[in-house]
Amino acid sequence: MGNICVGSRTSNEGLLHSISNSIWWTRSSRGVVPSKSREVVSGSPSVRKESDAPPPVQNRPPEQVRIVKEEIKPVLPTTLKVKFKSAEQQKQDKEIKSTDPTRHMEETRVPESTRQQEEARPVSTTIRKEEPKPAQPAVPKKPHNVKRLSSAGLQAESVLRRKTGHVKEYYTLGRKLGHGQFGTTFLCVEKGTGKEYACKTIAKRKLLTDDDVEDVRREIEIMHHLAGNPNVVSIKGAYEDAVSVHVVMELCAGGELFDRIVKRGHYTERKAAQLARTIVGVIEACHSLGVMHRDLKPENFLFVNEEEDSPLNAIDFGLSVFFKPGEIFYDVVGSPYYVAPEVLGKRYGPEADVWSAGVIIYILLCGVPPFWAESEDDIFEEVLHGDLDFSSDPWPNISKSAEDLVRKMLVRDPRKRITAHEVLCHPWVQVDGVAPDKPLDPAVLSRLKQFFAMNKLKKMALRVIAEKLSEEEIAGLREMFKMIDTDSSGQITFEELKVGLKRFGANLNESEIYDLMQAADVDNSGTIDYGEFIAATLHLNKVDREDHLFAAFSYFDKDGSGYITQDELQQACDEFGIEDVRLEEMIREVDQDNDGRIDYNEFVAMMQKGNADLGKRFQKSSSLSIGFREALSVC
Ligand SMILES: Nc1ncnc2c1ncn2[C@@H]1O[C@H](COP(=O)(O)OP(=O)(O)OP(=O)(O)O)[C@@H](O)[C@H]1O
Ligand SMILES: [Ca+2]
Ligand SMILES: [Ca+2]
Ligand SMILES: [Ca+2]
Repeated sequence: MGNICVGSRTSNEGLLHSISNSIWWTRSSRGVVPSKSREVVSGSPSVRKESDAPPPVQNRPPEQVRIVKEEIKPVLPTTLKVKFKSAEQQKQDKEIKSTDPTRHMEETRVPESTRQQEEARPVSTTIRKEEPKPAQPAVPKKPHNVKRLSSAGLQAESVLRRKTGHVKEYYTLGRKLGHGQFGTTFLCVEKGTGKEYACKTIAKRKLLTDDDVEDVRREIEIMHHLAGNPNVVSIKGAYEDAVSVHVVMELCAGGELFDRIVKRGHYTERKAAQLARTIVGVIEACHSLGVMHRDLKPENFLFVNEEEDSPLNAIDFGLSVFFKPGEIFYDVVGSPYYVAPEVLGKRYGPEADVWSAGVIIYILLCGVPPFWAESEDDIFEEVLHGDLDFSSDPWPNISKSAEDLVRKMLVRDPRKRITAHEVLCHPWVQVDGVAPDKPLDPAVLSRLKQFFAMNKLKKMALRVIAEKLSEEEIAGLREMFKMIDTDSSGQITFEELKVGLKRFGANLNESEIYDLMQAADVDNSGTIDYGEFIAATLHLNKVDREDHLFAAFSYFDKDGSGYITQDELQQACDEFGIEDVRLEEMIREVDQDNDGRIDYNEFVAMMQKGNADLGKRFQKSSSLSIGFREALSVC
């Protein structure tokens, strides 16, 4: 992603040296650079070598060169992505014996994509996909078809594994907004509402391997899983036709964070702290949902609008993965300047995201990357062993507090690195000195708490809605279910829930866990089955969809009279295996006009009511068992 965003790609290699007030990226003199900056650049070393290499800021040209500001568009060296062989593949790769990660990267480097070849790249580029060896030798007669045959995306029955309508039935596609390695993003307008969205169209022929297909699937699943976070681009829907997959999402019309940094040179501390809060907030939220981003960089954050104080959204989850607490990852993915040292060491977990955010914050503050070099290998060397420069301009004018935070984020030992939550508590990042009181609950826990406080009708309705959701919408929750259901019995027992929540970092006593268990176990079977789990941990933004609400209402309103009556509710409770129901009470809670039955408006009001704050109530009550027993005893 982000490949098209950065103005002229005039340089064939090397990094852009100087542009605006304080972004001074070095670049080789091969590029078309206005003479003034070129003079300066030519004096700087073209390739930095290990310890004798000066940090990039020291290469900054003197004042007068700043006039190149308007003349050169920067080529921030951030468009490179690497993805290397998995540990298993590596083991099989007998000839590779080197323990030097950068060397391995070199060896596993794959050819550049066509587009990357078309465009001049700032440094040698490694792409995230391994080019598969063609399955069959090309048949010369019909090259067109041969290409198709070799693409896993086209071979796949269906990338989304479900039939969808055609995107053009629902949306009018407009101008191109940008493109990345796999996708081209278009403006699109929803036919029914006239609302604008962004549609990322991924050509299936570009999905060469099964892994590529799986990556697209997972990207969509993760977008659904993170839905509801205000700083994550929200997915509207996914469509598939014979040639492409289309992901319709919220339009972010304000451009990339990358471009704004470039335009300004660097941010003020105040503004940088605000952005840092958003970026690290996204990381904390991802981690609480069991997702590691793995490719955090300024091009992967888009502003929603052109305004100075526009909200900022994370967009590209193409390299993100689900992780279990404690799980170790071995595959090297990311973008060179932002990649954490332990990723290069092929042994890492979610802490790597905090490192990348540390790199972003460093850049926000001073305009240059902390680990800098002209070749990829040298960048990796810097990431692994380079010193941090906090002495060159503008660092002497940056607060010690900002420096302190960046240092703590760029600690090489991931175990000693500050966590996302600790970053949010750091005085430099806090709003008016106020820290968030406690780490974000693991999503499973906060959603269970929210579910706890719902009445049984709402719980049943959520179950009905859960069953209507597509596989990709609930894939993230399925992953979480699998993590907690350790013996894969399909049922979460009390013990499993206890251990699972603890692994996710929750600190609850037995009776609290018991309450959550009871709340989710709608049929009182003593365990939480998959359906119960999904209903209980569903993000409530899924509930807001009219079609879902109507389907759920219709489920209860068996005779289609427009009202849910006591009899009908009894029938639904029977179907859900819910016994000892106090039907009258259940209806009374929702029945605003006191006619003893529930109409559609009352039903919708119940579904939407308190979705935002029920969970908080649970958190605030010191003795939650008391405050919420009432809620539980509704039925
Ligand atoms: N929601 C959006 N609103 C506006 N523009 C967008 C949106 N999503 C993506 N874009 C534009 O499309 C470009 C490509 O998107 P994205 O990075 O997701 O594609 P990609 O093919 O996955 O890229 P990559 O090469 O990193 O894999 C972005 O750089 C951005 O300019
Ligand atoms: Ca159960
Ligand atoms: Ca009815
Ligand atoms: Ca009523």
